[in-house]
Amino acid sequence: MTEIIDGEAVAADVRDAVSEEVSRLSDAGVEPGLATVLMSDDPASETYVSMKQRDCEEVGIESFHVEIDADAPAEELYETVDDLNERDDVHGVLVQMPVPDHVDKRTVLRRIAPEKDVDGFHPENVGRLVAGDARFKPCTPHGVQKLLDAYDVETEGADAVVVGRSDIVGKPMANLLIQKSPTGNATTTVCHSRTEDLEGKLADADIVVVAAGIPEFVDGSMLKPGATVIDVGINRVDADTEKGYELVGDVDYESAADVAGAITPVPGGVGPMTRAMLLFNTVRAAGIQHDVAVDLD
Ligand SMILES: NC(=O)C1=CN([C@@H]2O[C@H](COP(=O)(O)OP(=O)(O)OC[C@H]3O[C@@H](n4cnc5c(N)ncnc54)[C@H](OP(=O)(O)O)[C@@H]3O)[C@@H](O)[C@H]2O)C=CC1
Ligand SMILES: Nc1nc(=O)c2c([nH]1)NC[C@@H]1CN(c3ccc(C(=O)N[C@@H](CCC(=O)O)C(=O)O)cc3)C=[N+]21
Repeated sequence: MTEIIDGEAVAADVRDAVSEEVSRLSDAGVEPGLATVLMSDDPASETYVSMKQRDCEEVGIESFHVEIDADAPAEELYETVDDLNERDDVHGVLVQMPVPDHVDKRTVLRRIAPEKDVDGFHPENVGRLVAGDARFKPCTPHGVQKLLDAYDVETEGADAVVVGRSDIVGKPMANLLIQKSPTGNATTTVCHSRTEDLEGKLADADIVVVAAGIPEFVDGSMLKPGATVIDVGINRVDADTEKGYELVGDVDYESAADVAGAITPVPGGVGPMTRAMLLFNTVRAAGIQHDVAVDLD
């Protein structure tokens, strides 16, 4: 029987743990706060940001939101980040990606104070992750790691394939999988658009994480029977639904579920975990900034 990995359920557990730590911080006089910044008219980005605000409310994190016109000068975004870095009531700063083309993404990521960088995208935090001394693990890979742990998927000694090498998913995912720790220790192959023999790599993989941004890119015929399949992809494809689209992953769910040992659905798989780990990082950030111990790992 294929196990369906329930991201909503695991995310709810993470939120419960976060809520408890929010109360403890509050007892110590600290009210954790997260600021989201949106510089985009993209409807998907708007949806994600409003979901993040709702999540904050649920666990008792104060949320602040700044919206910047997509055609405003880049300086406006940089200065907004500077202001949020200065505020004592803001412990985490997240600039929703992608930013418009006239904004330099690297400048944005470097401008966020590393101790408020709850996405974990600042070079200092990337460096710490790679060095095995992570402060903020990037939310999506961290969420995947939690899912694997919650479902007792053995990473130690496993052959893992990550499809995609983006800075926000593929690269940090591979880094976590190779880490010398019980939740790592996988032998990890990272595939991308120049990979010659993706099928050959996938055929041997015990754990497959797909983050390619291509709807239903990986199907069941490419998988090793019993493999654990983590579908990070979220694609809006036109469909005759109320919203005019439906969400599909980067994995062809039907055929993959026939072959896999365990699989994440879309929606309800990795997405809710990404949001839960953002709350987790925000509480950690508040703890670090106020020197209060936070019991989350
Ligand atoms: N569930 C969640 O919480 C999140 C979901 N997402 C979703 O995950 C997906 C990936 O996001 P992201 O990492 O930001 O995407 P990017 O577009 O930044 O990266 C896609 C990666 O896939 C690789 N790729 C593209 N085509 C192929 C191919 N034919 N074979 C192998 N690899 C290929 C690219 O290779 P190359 O580097 O050579 O171009 C690139 O490394 C998207 O669907 C996104 O919406 C993203 C973040 C969070
Ligand atoms: N600075 C930054 N940090 C990010 O973490 C970040 C980002 N920019 N830009 C875009 C990607 C994408 N991302 C998602 C988060 C949650 C869901 C999510 O909750 N998905 C729900 C469904 C959502 C829906 O209904 O549309 C699910 O899969 O069940 C999806 C995608 C975070 N990202």
